[in-house]
Amino acid sequence: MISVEQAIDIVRINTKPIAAFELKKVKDAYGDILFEDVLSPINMPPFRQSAMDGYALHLNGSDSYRIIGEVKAGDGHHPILKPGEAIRIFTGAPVPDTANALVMQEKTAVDDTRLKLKSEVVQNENIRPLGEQVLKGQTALNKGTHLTAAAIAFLTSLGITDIKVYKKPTIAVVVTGNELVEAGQHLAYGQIYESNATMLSAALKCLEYNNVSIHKVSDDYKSTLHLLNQVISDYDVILISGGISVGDYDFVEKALDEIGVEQLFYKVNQKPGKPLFFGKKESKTVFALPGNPAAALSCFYVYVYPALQKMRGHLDFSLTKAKAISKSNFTINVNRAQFLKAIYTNGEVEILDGQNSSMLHTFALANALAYVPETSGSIKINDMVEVILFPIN
Ligand SMILES: Nc1nc2c(c(=O)[nH]1)N[C@H]1C(S)=C(S)[C@@H](COP(=O)(O)OP(=O)(O)OC[C@H]3O[C@@H](n4cnc5c(N)ncnc54)[C@H](O)[C@@H]3O)O[C@H]1N2
Ligand code: MOO
Repeated sequence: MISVEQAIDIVRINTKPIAAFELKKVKDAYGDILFEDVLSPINMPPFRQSAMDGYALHLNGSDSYRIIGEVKAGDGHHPILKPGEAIRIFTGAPVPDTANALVMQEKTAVDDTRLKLKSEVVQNENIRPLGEQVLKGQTALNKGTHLTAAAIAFLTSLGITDIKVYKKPTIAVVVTGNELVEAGQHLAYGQIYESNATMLSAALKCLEYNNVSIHKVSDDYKSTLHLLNQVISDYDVILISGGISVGDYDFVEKALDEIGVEQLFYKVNQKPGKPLFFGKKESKTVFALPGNPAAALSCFYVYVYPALQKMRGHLDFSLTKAKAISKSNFTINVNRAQFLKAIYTNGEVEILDGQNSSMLHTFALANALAYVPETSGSIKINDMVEVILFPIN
């Protein structure tokens, strides 16, 4: 059985950004990823710009200047200042080329057209140089940039309206199990409410996948084979839940093999999530997650999330980790790496009671997984522990 570290490496090596783009309006591209470098069509700022309300000066070494005019934001005129002359100017206004300093009004005294400096003025201070942020033709944002509110605003400030962004991979979720009943329906003895499809769709919604296709299949080989064949031909990424262990009614591995999905790993030395499967068929990526809900979500965070982020073109697809001091004792008596549902606050971590791989309750209270490698033993209060912060909430 491979280790967690090997499994993470195998996922990373076998996923790559999707080679397809779509054209988007910048204003509609929040959360998307740039498919190519974007060059600036203008200098930003497009002119030397005042950063203060005050006076622009043509320095002459003295503290006294003659005020010859005014420029406010939006003005298009361009007064010429001789040494010893000043103009009234306002924040955002274009600074004439002949002005080489700008003083804020609080540091001046004015008597009619005469300006007196109350303190020393440094050359070019309070003047934003032409193209200070980016010059025309330079790269404004690199391929792989995540389009946050700031990135969208920056592109818009350059006058850019249309961009190429990575297409998102299409995703199908398949849940398996005879026992599964939809919430809201009557629960007969032996049945449970289906929650993994809802959980994975919610997690995917956080990653802006709003059109995930959900499928359900009973524990029957032929139906499993048929459905998996269909979704593998129709979608880029297939997330399967359940039916991946070794029971007589676990058909997922056999069906994937029959369909020709190359098994890149099956079973990881971890708790929860031991029977995790990862495979590929040409460009299609398949994760078979354990049916136990907390195991499925743990595997989603640790393996599926980074893979999806990488496929979507994100440059940084790693998980956010921190070191924390344990506030709990926790006995580990199996030789498997552990992902423990935990609450991380300000450098400390509380490992929750109830780590069973079916326990969504504990997961719902947690905000992190404490990671204990397979070589470490039990955890004692004040031990330093690595935590993985939930990438989405
Ligand atoms: N003999 C062995 N038995 C098991 C092993 C093993 O190594 N040898 N591994 C155990 C581990 S660890 C796990 S994890 C589970 C994984 O089993 P499956 O992935 O085949 O999942 P199922 O058996 O289908 O379901 C497990 C559990 O989860 C519930 N479930 C399934 N799907 C859903 C859903 N969509 N929503 C809510 N709950 C779901 C299901 O009812 C079961 O209770 O195997 C162990 N067995
Ligand atoms: O690998 Mo399982 O998730 O421990 O029950």
